[in-house]
Amino acid sequence: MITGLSRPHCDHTQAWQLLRQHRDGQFAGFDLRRAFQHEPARFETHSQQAPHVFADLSKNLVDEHARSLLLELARECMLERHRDLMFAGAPVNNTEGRAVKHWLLRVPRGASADPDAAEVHETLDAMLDCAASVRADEAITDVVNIGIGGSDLGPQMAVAALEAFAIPGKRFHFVSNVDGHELAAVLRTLRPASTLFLIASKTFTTLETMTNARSARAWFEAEGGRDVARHFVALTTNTQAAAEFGIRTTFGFRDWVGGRYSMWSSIGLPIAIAIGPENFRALLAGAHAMDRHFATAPLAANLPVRLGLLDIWNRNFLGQPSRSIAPYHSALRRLPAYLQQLEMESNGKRVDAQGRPLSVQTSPVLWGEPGTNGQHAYFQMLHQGTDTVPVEFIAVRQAAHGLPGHHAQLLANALAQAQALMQGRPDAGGHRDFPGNRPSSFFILDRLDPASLGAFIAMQEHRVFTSGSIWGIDSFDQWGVELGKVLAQDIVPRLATGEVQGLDASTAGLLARLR
Ligand SMILES: O=P(O)(O)OC[C@H]1O[C@](O)(CO)[C@@H](O)[C@@H]1O
Repeated sequence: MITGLSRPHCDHTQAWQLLRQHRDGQFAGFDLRRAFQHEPARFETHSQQAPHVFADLSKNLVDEHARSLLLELARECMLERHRDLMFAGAPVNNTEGRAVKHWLLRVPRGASADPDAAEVHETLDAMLDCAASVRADEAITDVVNIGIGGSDLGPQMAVAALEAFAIPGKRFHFVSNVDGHELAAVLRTLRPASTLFLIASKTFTTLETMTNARSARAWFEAEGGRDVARHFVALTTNTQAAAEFGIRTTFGFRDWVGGRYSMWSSIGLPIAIAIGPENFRALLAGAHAMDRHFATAPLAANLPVRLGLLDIWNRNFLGQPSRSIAPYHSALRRLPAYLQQLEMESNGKRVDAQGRPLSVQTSPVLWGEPGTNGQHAYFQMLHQGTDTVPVEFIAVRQAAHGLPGHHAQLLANALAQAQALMQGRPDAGGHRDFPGNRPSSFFILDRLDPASLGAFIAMQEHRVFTSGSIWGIDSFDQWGVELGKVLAQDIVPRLATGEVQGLDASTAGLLARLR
């Protein structure tokens, strides 16, 4: 039950049964090559233009009938009602009793009656003023973001993606791991007087971040740094803990922003410093345009909905365990890691929102690397391996560089890989045989700019909402990360003392070798 909304388990619906029957009946033996021959308008019917993003889904192993049954499934599972509850500020994150309002961070000033809208804009203005003054401060050459998970992956992904818009003369570093090698390597390149540390943590309690923040402050003071208050800024919901740490400048946000949905909040400060206030607002505007599309477009022409339903089909009816992300743009190098957290932390659940076991499979494994690099590493498996893995190609029409020849090669490779996966190539010799009929989706952005990146990421968020909603899970909690954290705290003192009592034989044996 979500705030009075009682929804059926997806596999108890009539649409689910019909989808099964269809898969085992008329759909069995589906072949993409034949589908294109028989459906002259397949490209048009299976593609969708949404704000800033064009998606061709026609090379997926899906037919019109499955598509209409999936839409029926969405209706039976009350997807629209659930979506509307999120946009109405209802506590759809029911296991934590929280609203889910990252979309509010992108609503233009004056366009929302939500009670938190005014505060959102106050914080945004203050955060962007700070970004502007750091940009203008030539003494600051290095910005170090210390955060992990959602307090790292979004800003890191976006700063890389928008490197063509980044202010010259400043370097951006992202330190996330508690592994001191990472922080030490960054600190070696810095001077306290020219460094700004951003301590990014929704909770301001995360072990990795607090350990790194304390070490950064100790280094700052030991190296003769003066004025911690000027060189450390906190981005957090826990303003009290930030003050106790000795930080005077804090940009807050509310607990209705999930960590993996937080790059639009003050957690986005490194992005705003890199690309400037105006571009940051364009990022928000692009995401807002996608929010409106998701909130208002009919299900059949709603890109995040179409993607989420295709994910259900691939996972639950075709049994595909993973999805490969292939951004054909080196600036999108952190996108696979970002999407991993978004999808797998949101939908990697085995019980429904009420804690009852699910009898369907949920989040696929996401993985990938920028093209064309992946082609020379694991694409062999995609073309000729035993598993079917849907690949998501992301191509950008206009390059941000002027080197002749490169971009045409890049785009040609993206198109050719999708083509090769689908077409295959028969060969009597066996080893050279490409079976083809392998699925892919193809996304096109006109330019990799703040607005299109914002729209593309918001599309991914809402797609995850869609599949999570059909599965009936709470996509906004992450209880699965807790146990390991607790056990690590039990092990830390044992590494010093060697005490192994109460440990299993494997952990005890490994601990003895690691001391
Ligand atoms: O921003 P925080 O509170 O430091 O949390 C960092 C990350 O840790 C997690 O809670 C998982 O451990 C993520 O959900 C979150 O993005």
